[in-house]
Amino acid sequence: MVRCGNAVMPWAQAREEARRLGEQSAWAAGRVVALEDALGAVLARDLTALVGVPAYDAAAMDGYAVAGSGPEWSVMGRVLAGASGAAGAVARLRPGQAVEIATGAEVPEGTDAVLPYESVVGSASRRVRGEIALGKHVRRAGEDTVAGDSVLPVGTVVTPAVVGLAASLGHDTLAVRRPRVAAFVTGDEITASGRPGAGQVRDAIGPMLPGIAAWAGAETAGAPRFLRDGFDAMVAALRSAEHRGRTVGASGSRAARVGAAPPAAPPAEAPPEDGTRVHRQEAAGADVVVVCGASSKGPADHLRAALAEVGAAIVVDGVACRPGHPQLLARLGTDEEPGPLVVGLPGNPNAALAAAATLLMPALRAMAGGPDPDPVLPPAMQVKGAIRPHAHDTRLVAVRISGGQAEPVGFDRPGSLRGAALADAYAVVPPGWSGPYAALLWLPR
Ligand SMILES: Nc1nc2c(c(=O)[nH]1)N[C@H]1C(S)=C(S)[C@@H](COP(=O)(O)OP(=O)(O)OC[C@H]3O[C@@H](n4cnc5c(N)ncnc54)[C@H](O)[C@@H]3O)O[C@H]1N2
Ligand code: MOO
Repeated sequence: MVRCGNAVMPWAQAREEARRLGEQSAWAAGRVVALEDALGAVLARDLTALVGVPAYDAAAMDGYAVAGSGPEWSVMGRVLAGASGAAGAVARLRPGQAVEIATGAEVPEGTDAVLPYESVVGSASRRVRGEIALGKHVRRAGEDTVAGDSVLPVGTVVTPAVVGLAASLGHDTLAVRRPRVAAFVTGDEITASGRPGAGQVRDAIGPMLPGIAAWAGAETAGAPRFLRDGFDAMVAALRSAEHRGRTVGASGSRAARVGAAPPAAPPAEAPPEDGTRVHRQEAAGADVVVVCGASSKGPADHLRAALAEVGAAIVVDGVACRPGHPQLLARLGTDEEPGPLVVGLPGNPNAALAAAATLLMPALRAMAGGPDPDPVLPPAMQVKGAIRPHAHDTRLVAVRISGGQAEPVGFDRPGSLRGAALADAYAVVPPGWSGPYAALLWLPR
């Protein structure tokens, strides 16, 4: 990528651009997911009660459901929670009557209070005595929540309590913001598995993407698609990803889109309705398309030309950072019908990770609607040892945090993930930096 230092975008500005574009594109990142998959995401729409809480008039204590003010009642039977309910045993109490009842069980019609066992002052065969306050220890249907109530607003972070609440309100799924990432891995030399043969290189970027996506509140849809080098293959791949607004049926782990303003374009193929996990990545319907490699200016690097061919808007074209400077950010589609974002990651794996931290993660996190998990903090961490800054570019240096200091781990050339695998964070070293304090960018865990 032949660019002079000041033609590319400064690193911090590139991160901001990515966040801004992610926020703009967030409308379509809503999906319906199984309750257990929603944790940590934010609600894409208000949570409403499908049932009231309590759903029926229920005993709040173990004891006797009683009708009338007493102080003595005839015991007509026994009702346990989950049994056939009050209707099965004694549908209706008349004044002076009672049923023995378990906490949570539906009380018979006519119940005025529950007399807890501890408040029973005397009992003979099929009779109980005690003092009650009318209405006491009966949870009335809907007294907490009425069916149809809106209980949590859009944007709420899904915590364990939110998951539990949703379950108690009758939901099996939740609409959350969960951007989906599809990936194209380019390069004739790239192999997907096993030991690479002569002249081959094992894909090291595709396997990082699910973890990177999850760290940013997103998901990948199965394995990446491998592309042969070539302009036509790249154009065809981008075209297959152009349409974003597909809605699929909610079933199992399959997420259904719940965007507010989906573009009109129909999907090219019908989604499977069998509820199985999608193993092959489907670029159509993705919110972000990651292209690995082909970002530079070599004879096989067709990404920019292909983006121009499909009419994409390139927002960031090169970033003043090392490693990772040929990275780019673009948007497919048009202003009227916006398509997915495209993030071009350099082929060198550590450059790809640095670029993901620069453009991909901020964009995904903004789409996901949560706080930036990785805000660029003020330069607060002291760097142990010497780091040489770059003259024009921000350096991202793999560091381990120990003893309150950031210690470079080495092995962090563009082609090597060994340093990043040993590290906790990248130290952000701006051009001309003289130390000793640096900001940190946490690596996905
Ligand atoms: N004339 C110039 N050449 C290069 C420049 C430049 O500014 N001018 N920049 C260099 C930098 S920096 C990087 S980074 C790379 C980026 O290259 P590409 O994104 O075009 O990627 P490739 O050329 O396809 O591959 C580069 C390198 O990475 C290996 N690779 C590719 N994909 C993967 C993968 N999925 N997993 C593991 N390794 C991968 C590939 O085999 C190459 O060794 O450009 C420089 N050149
Ligand atoms: O993006 Mo390249 O170093 O910066 O390998």
